[in-house]
Amino acid sequence: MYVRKVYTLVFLREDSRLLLGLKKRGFGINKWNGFGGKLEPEETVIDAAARELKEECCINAKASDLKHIGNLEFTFEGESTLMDVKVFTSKIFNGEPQETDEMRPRWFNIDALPFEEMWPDDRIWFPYMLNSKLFFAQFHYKGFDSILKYNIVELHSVQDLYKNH
Ligand SMILES: Nc1ncnc2c1[nH]c(=O)n2[C@H]1C[C@H](O)[C@@H](COP(=O)(O)OP(=O)(O)OP(=O)(O)O)O1
Repeated sequence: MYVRKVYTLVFLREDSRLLLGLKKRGFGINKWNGFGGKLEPEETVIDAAARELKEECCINAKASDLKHIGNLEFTFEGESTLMDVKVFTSKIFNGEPQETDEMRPRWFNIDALPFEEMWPDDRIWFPYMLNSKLFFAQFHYKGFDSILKYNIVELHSVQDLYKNH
């Protein structure tokens, strides 16, 4: 039995570019990723997604402009935590990305994403996100670098994102 912890993860898209941030501290340090984190008490997932985006790179996006595109579940050999990551994308936002204590933002062309410096699972599910396909994926890791097994499926409606568990 796993203890589920919910996280948010937001990616902003502008034409053929994707905004990533280099994590400067904590879990995932020195990896490029989207912007997100844990929920605060009583906070909804969508509000947490907008808040983390603002806190980590100073961009404002309305919760209603964030599109829920996928769910990721991460488990780790020998550990009881299940990380339940809700992935959002948006093309509608305000402001210029700015470096914060947590993240150094940078726009990347989607044909030149820095996968060598990202989580290993990203190569597997990014194609779904970049092609606007809804998805559900599960990854079982040994440590933080080695994927022992995974499963990924395309979903066909937003409602399916809420049927996984
Ligand atoms: N394997 C993998 N692939 C893609 N994205 C992620 C992972 N593991 C992850 O944790 N993530 C994402 C999920 C979250 O968006 C962040 C991790 O959040 P974290 O920085 O721990 O949460 P915060 O609430 O911001 O943390 P503190 O502010 O308390 O440091 O990475």
